[in-house]
Amino acid sequence: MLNKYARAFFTRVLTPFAALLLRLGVSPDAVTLIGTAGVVAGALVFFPMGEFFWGTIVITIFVFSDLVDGNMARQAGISSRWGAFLDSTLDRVADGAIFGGFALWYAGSGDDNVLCAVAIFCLASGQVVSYTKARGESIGLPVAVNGLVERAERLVISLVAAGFAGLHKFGVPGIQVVLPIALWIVAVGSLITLVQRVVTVRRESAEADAAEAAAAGPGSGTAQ
Ligand SMILES: CCCCCCCC/C=C\CCCCCCCC(=O)OC[C@H](COP(=O)(O)O[C@@H]1[C@H](O)[C@H](OP(=O)(O)O)[C@@H](O)[C@H](O)[C@H]1O)OC(=O)CCCCCCC/C=C\CCCCCCCC
Ligand SMILES: Nc1ccn([C@@H]2O[C@H](COP(=O)(O)O)[C@@H](O)[C@H]2O)c(=O)n1
Ligand SMILES: [Mg+2]
Ligand SMILES: [Mg+2]
Repeated sequence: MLNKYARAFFTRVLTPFAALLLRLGVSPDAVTLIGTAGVVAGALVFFPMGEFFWGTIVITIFVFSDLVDGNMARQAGISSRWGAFLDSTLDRVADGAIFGGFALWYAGSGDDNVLCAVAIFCLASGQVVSYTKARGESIGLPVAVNGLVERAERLVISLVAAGFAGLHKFGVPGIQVVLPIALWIVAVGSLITLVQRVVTVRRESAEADAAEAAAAGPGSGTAQ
């Protein structure tokens, strides 16, 4: 949903910044790499210490690089398969650090095994949700579904909640409860999204196999 509706807005806002970086000689790959390094550092330095406000600020500054790198590549006319691969692969690294950071907090001073497990579930299910699309597309299917909770939703829900939860350290009482709520929402939403994508891939692969069998003629069996 955010990918569909918010992307156009952020593209407009970030285009002048992306153009400036290009004029300064910065490459899209450098933005992808530095952005990921910033997200990973923000998540793994601050979140395990329970510094959710500052962690979220650092991550938010760097996570928008994911919208800038592609924008730069398109403006410069240098979008590439390598860039697409690097972008998607490092997205997985950034997501792993964010939800890993939450898990480390709950495994340590946050002292809550259930929430640690929920954070690990968010991490794993998010990776699998992305994998379903990548693998489905790699076997020639359109995977014409995004599902309820895509990456942008996973990040916005959990980071907005982490930012607010961090206000606890500034004296706002009870606010830290928003983070567990957000993690549960992301976990359940990711599970629903996973089911939506698997069902779509199953239907699309059955249709593609049937079409291939029909084209090959009677008695030819199903293609693998
Ligand atoms: C006083 C309280 C303080 C609180 C501080 C809060 C500060 C702000 C908190 C949060 C901000 C979060 C911003 C998160 C922005 C995320 C942007 C982003 O990276 O989006 C990436 C996304 C996908 O890009 P790609 O096409 O490169 O990635 C593909 C995708 O990952 C696929 O994954 P899948 O969906 O399948 O799982 C992969 O399959 C594919 O491989 C991969 O290529 O980009 C978008 O979706 C574009 C839309 C971005 C929309 C961003 C919306 C930001 C909205 C609000 C931010 C501000 C909130 C402020 C709240 C303040 C509260 C006081
Ligand atoms: N280093 C990069 C990063 C991205 N690209 C291209 O942009 C597409 C992703 O666009 P986003 O707006 O989601 O960042 C990606 O598929 C590549 O085509 C690139 O070339 N180099
Ligand atoms: Mg990107
Ligand atoms: Mg990306």
